Amino acid sequence: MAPALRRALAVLLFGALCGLALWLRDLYPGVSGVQRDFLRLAPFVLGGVALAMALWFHRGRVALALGVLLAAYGAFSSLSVYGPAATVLSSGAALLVPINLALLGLLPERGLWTARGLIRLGLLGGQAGLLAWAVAHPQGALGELLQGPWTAPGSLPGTELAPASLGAYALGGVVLLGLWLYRGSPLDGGLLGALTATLPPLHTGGDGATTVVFWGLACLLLGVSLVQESYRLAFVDELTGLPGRRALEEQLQRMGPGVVVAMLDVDHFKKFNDRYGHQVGDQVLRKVAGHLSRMEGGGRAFRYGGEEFTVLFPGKSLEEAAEIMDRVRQRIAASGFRVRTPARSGGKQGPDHRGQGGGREVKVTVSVGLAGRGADRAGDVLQAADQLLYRAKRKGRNRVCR
Ligand SMILES: Nc1nc2c(ncn2[C@@H]2O[C@H](COP(=O)(O)OP(=O)(O)OP(=O)(O)O)[C@@H](O)[C@H]2O)c(=O)[nH]1
Repeated sequence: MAPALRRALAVLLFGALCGLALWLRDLYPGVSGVQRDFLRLAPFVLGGVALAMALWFHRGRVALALGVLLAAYGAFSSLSVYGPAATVLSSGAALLVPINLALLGLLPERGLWTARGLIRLGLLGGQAGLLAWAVAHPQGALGELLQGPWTAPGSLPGTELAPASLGAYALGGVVLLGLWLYRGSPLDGGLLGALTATLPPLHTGGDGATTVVFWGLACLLLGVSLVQESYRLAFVDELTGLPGRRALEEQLQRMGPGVVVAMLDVDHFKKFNDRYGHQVGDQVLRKVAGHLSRMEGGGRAFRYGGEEFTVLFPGKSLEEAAEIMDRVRQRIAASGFRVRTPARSGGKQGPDHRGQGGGREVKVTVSVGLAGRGADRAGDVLQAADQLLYRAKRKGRNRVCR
């Protein structure tokens, strides 16, 4: 699925879940007291399940984000009496939630039970401790600060959000939106969705129904993004962004032996790697993958492994697929590849030729084996295409053999 379409679907899903949340919020006043007590637990249950999943999948950032959400929900749902302590608690939580969610979006994944993960956990625990101290001493310096006109709710017309919290939400929203658009990771989308979902209860001043429903939605969104991320890790190749081998095998099972299959291999890739370094080799793979993902004629490209790619052509004849693949081959050979200078490519060069080739235009070519129809099993078509690929190599490379 194209990234733009995936993002559009995610926005639609988010809109539908917000609509559902509003509908549930309107039902809330009609439920009995016992049912309400039960519903108040829903965000803890949803967040707890998502937290267990995050720990199971070693997603430290999501685990910490869920910890932030659950602690903040605990704080907001415990606010029953108004007074200085309640103001300090809600002002502090309304500032810390957007700041921490944005920071967790920016930080690289390091797990939770690692030195860095534990440092992050410690810093969040420290924030919670500081806020608890300010709540216990609302007349202290921090308590007074959190009750000031910039931080306390109710100082802006039309909203219960304080100016500082509004600013933190705007900044956090821009950061997470930028990350989501740039990286396209479901976890960035989940953090952005969670941040957005926590806005309505803060804006309305946290009536019971809005608090329960939207904090529950925030936890749910992080849980869904975890499932999506796990799917992506299993099926999408990290380096090239193309679907990986597991996705190819599933597609082949579904399509059966009638499908035309192309196996493509970058020529002399080892020499290229040895000469310019592994990082430049990776750039070459990304470039070839870029050509394959923009391919006309309905060809679906996969990274088979290493420097090999597979393209499936459902519904195409061998002749049609051969024409398409030959055009792709020519485009790759004609486009050339500019080896970036060591500074731009990160400076990690091949062991024997450090720094060679900076800014130089080099030629990248590919060989292709193409087979289809006539085999008994889809796996046989793949094998036949692989043999034809080696024929293309033997015949001198930079060609399509079928
Ligand atoms: N940079 C980079 N190199 C990789 C990756 N996966 C495999 N390789 C390298 O790809 C090279 C494959 O080399 P060979 O299979 O010998 O083939 P070749 O040099 O492409 O030569 P021909 O196929 O005969 O044209 C090896 O050096 C691997 O280390 C990767 O993800 N990134």
